[in-house]
Amino acid sequence: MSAKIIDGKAFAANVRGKVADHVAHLKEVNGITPGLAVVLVGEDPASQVYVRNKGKQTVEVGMNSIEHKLDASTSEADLLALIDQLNNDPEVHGILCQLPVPDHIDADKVLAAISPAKDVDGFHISNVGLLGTGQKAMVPCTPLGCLMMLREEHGSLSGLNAVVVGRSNIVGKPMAQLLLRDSATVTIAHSRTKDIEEVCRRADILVAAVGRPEMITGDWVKPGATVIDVGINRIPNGEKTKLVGDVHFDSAVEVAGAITPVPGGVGPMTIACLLANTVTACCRAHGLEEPEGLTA
Ligand SMILES: Nc1nc(=O)c2c([nH]1)NC[C@@H]1CN(c3ccc(C(=O)N[C@@H](CCC(=O)O)C(=O)O)cc3)C=[N+]21
Repeated sequence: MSAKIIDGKAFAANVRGKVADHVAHLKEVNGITPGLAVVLVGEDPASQVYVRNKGKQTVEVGMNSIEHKLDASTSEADLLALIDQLNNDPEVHGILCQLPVPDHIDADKVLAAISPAKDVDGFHISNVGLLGTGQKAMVPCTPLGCLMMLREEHGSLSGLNAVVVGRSNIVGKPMAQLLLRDSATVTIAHSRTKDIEEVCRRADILVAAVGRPEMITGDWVKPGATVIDVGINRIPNGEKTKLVGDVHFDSAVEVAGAITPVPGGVGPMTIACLLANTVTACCRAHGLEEPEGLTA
């Protein structure tokens, strides 16, 4: 039996529709247009593609997109000054500084400089702490998108065995927090985990976020499990290249109950959740009711 393939593109379009509805409502009733500022330092080609997509989709849902493209040689002080300016701009409700930043800039310092209320990435330590203690936080976009798909697939996650492979600050750790908050039994597996295949085979929910192309094969998957593939890896394919996840799709699809593809799975949901977080931040900034179904 072949798994159900979770259509992240369609799911993301649905989320963007809800965001657009709420944006229209904010404009009509409150005269407010949410604004998202994206800061890109340097010319990394993959980053440029993401930033362009983000800007395009921001405008499509009716929000203002403010883009700042800075030279790779921009000093840390100049970047921090820009963030300060955006923090103090009432038209800007969300700020995202695209990672990675060049080596001469301390990413932790940059993340700490973004006002927690405008931190639509959810990377500021205040938001990390709020999430970890079960309080109202800005939640990182990729784990939020994964959670939305899992809730749709399972309804309740209560009591399910969830294994997150990968312990990054931007995906693995916040994903584990969200699953725990939904009462799953959560294991974080990583490069030092003993018998990692065996650990994965116990998972009703398997989230792969390691950044290693096709590492997780079908024999690591419990029959019927839901597999969420966060990986986006570009690998050689003959003369060209192709995108693959951290999961070996062709073998996993034969075992899983449901699985996200790459591309077309988690990636589109990440951007949709960024838009959702921007609306949420805007509503919180103005003391207005938050949109339903767009937050954790
Ligand atoms: N501060 C910060 N926040 C981020 O959220 C952030 C970041 N920095 N740096 C880079 C990564 C990467 N990222 C992606 C988002 C969407 C797709 C996406 O939509 N991918 C499509 C197509 C990919 C393609 O064709 O190249 C898909 O998976 O179907 C991919 C990657 C957000 N990131």
